[in-house]
Amino acid sequence: MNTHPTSGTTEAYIALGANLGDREATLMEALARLDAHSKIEVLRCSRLYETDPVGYLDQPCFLNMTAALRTALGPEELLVVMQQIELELGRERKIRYGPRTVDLDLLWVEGQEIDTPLLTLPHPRMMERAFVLVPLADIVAEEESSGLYRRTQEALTSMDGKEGVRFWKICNWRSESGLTEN
Ligand SMILES: Nc1ncnc2c1ncn2[C@@H]1O[C@H](COP(=O)(O)OP(=O)(O)OP(=O)(O)O)[C@@H](O)[C@H]1O
Ligand SMILES: Nc1nc2c(c(=O)[nH]1)N=C(CO)CN2
Repeated sequence: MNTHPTSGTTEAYIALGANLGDREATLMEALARLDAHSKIEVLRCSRLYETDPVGYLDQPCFLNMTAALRTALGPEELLVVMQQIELELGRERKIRYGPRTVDLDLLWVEGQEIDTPLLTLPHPRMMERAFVLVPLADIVAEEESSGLYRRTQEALTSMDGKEGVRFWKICNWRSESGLTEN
């Protein structure tokens, strides 16, 4: 059993996507591997959504979701862990915006604005993507103080609806690990 961090930590939000193989199993495995890390705790998960592909259209539908993490890692270290998990789960980088067994994007980290070649925070495309915003709205608390809740709601309202994003099912990976459902 993992000893989860409680102090000296920050909250972070990530987006998960998959459109090859057993999409749900891969997303659940990615969450389990993040939570198994000694410096990462998965706090909350959104529902799962099936979404039409954006950017590169000739590919299968995605499953998308988001998760809130608490971590003792810095943002760059967290991104490295996420990329390692992508590799372990069979992610190959072939086509930009193309099909993938799993994609883990770092959306937002408490108190962090970064713009380097390796990492941009907040994620530069998150506010344009209904497949990110709809699941993000499931888990960002209204009382969250950084303005992320307000910006998520405003971006969703200014979009032409939530076309191409369909509720698929409740995420239940935590029922096995003993954590509570969102
Ligand atoms: N916030 C971020 N989250 C994830 N990767 C980022 C972020 N900012 C910069 N990057 C960089 O983007 C590079 C490409 O990432 P990736 O292959 O996941 O892109 P993509 O999923 O095809 O497109 P997109 O970034 O639009 O979702 C990574 O190597 C990473 O260094
Ligand atoms: N529906 C959907 N479309 C995408 C996705 C994704 O996760 N969902 N990811 C992409 C690359 O980041 C490109 N297009």
